[in-house]
Amino acid sequence: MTLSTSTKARLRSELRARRRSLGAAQQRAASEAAALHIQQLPDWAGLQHIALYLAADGELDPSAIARLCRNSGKQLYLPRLADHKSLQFARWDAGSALVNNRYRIPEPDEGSEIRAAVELDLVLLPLVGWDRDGNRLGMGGGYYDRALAAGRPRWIAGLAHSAQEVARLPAEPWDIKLDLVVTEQALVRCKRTSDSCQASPTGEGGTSVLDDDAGL
Ligand SMILES: Nc1nc2c(c(=O)[nH]1)N(C=O)[C@@H](CNc1ccc(C(=O)N[C@@H](CCC(=O)O)C(=O)O)cc1)CN2
Ligand SMILES: Nc1ncnc2c1ncn2[C@@H]1O[C@H](COP(=O)(O)OP(=O)(O)OP(=O)(O)O)[C@@H](O)[C@H]1O
Repeated sequence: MTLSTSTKARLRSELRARRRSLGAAQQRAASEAAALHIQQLPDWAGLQHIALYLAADGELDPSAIARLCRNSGKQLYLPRLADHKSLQFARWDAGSALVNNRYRIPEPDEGSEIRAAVELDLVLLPLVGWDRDGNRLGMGGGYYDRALAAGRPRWIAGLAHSAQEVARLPAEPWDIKLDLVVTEQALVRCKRTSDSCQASPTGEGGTSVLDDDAGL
């Protein structure tokens, strides 16, 4: 299935408006709740190198996850815009110097240590929209798709409000599928239809990661 460019743009704009409409208290609560849910990953304690992002535009704020990670000695990385509309994952220590990129999102400055996606244990992506088959809608630049095309980290997880879920997103050939989505409500294990997992006939998708022992 494919969506026309204008249909995709409309969907993106509607979902962005939806996440921007959430209030500050709701955003804070969502951030804390997501930090609880992410610890349900069965190998959470062993995940050491984790990329996340600095929230903008109503995105689910990973700052409670960042705090949790720092408190348990995990190493954090932020996306940094790279050539050819790709991203690098740059080390983010407490107190690292950050500079605004062209979208006015702060990122680690030049000279910060870079780690390839395959060397990361978990990449948390900001989502505009998501479905339970692991399809995602991003900001439309293809940045994460390019950055993750060279090799997958152990886990690719979307972070998004439950209000950003859509029944079914089209899978484009270049799209990188999500293993998981973490929302304020749950940790959802995605059914990766193109990777041999079957979509459920009812169209209902993911299960709680704790209910699913396959591949974990
Ligand atoms: N928090 C966060 N950091 C991120 C991303 C993201 O989606 N969220 N990215 C994920 O790729 C990368 C940056 N990509 C982005 C792509 C488009 C826009 C954006 O706001 N576009 C505006 C136009 C802004 C302009 O041109 O000045 C828009 O579409 O309205 C922002 C970031 C890296 N860092
Ligand atoms: N691996 C890739 N190599 C070259 N071009 C790519 C690649 N991945 C995506 N693109 C291009 O990027 C453009 C944007 O893709 P798409 O609309 O799927 O963005 P998105 O997934 O919403 O954004 P993002 O990945 O930044 O969150 C498309 O025109 C697509 O052709």
